[in-house]
Amino acid sequence: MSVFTPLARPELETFLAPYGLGRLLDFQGIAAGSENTNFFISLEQGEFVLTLVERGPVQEMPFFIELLDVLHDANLPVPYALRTTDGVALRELAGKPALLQPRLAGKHIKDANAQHCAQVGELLAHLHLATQANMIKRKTDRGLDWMLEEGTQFLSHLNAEQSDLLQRALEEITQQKTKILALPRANIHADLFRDNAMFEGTHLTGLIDFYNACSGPMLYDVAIALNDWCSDEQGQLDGARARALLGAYAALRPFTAAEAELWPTMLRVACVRFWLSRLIAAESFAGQDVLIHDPMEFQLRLAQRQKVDTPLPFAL
Ligand SMILES: Nc1ncnc2c1ncn2[C@@H]1O[C@H](COP(=O)(O)OP(=O)(O)O)[C@@H](O)[C@H]1O
Ligand SMILES: N[C@@H](CCOP(=O)(O)O)C(=O)O
Repeated sequence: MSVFTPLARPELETFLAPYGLGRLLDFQGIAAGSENTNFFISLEQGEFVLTLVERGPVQEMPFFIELLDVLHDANLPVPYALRTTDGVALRELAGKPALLQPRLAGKHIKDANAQHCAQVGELLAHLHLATQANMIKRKTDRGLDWMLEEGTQFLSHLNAEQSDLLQRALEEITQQKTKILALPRANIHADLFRDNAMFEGTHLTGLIDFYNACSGPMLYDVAIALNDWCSDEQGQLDGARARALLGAYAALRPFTAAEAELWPTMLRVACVRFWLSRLIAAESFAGQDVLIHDPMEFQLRLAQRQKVDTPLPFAL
């Protein structure tokens, strides 16, 4: 399980007191998640999630706090950093940056249908529209240059079939990089997988885990989401789910001609991003008690995306 930093009740009580939310009733480490330590926290005044930031861009916490405030103010269903009675959002616990957020209702779904996908498309468009005009700049640490650098290094760790597939994708990224970076931008979630959305039945109750969020091409966010929400076991896109997600998104933010042209490329780029991060995690955390996602899933998806039969809904 991924509780990297266990906590004892007395230190938690001391940490939670300045929020003025009543006594600590219960707390529980959350096994899901692979980056940070999370706890469900029951206080007299409600249910919360405590996050201790373990890895990644710790110095950029103010960006995440500001972005979630913007999205919360736009009435989007996202967690956000609660303030202590003195107005402090970012705190420290056990030597780690720590945030307390409201706990969103619902649970993750494994088997998505077209109705789930339509809601994901709709919420993703709202997220982009809420930030497009006043985007908060943050360069991702897993962008195209990272893919080219890490991917090139990883080629020698792969078998012939895998390295051909990756090599071809890296060449495409090199060729299309300028065009990709010129696509319309906003703040993007950049990790909208099924395990980062909460549902009650078919109602989407919220998005979590914004620690990959950045400024970037909106189409990249759509491709990341679609690759997870609309793929079958063999990595193939399910047409009905894909059309539902894309149609709901485009109804709020129509795609541009440049986005339609780069769509198949973007689906492949989004596969490379997660294939590589999973390969790296599998090597770095081998044998440790950390949740590791299967890299093969993205190898299959990338292989299937060599041909894309679901075009972007785009009207001239
Ligand atoms: N605000 C929240 N409301 C409800 N559940 C949450 C919230 N934040 C995290 N969780 C739960 O904690 C789990 C791990 O959180 P996540 O942010 O995905 O961790 P990680 O950054 O380590 O991948 C989620 O799968 C979800 O069940
Ligand atoms: N959703 C991702 C995990 C998060 O990506 P990371 O780069 O922050 O580790 C996946 O399923 O691989």
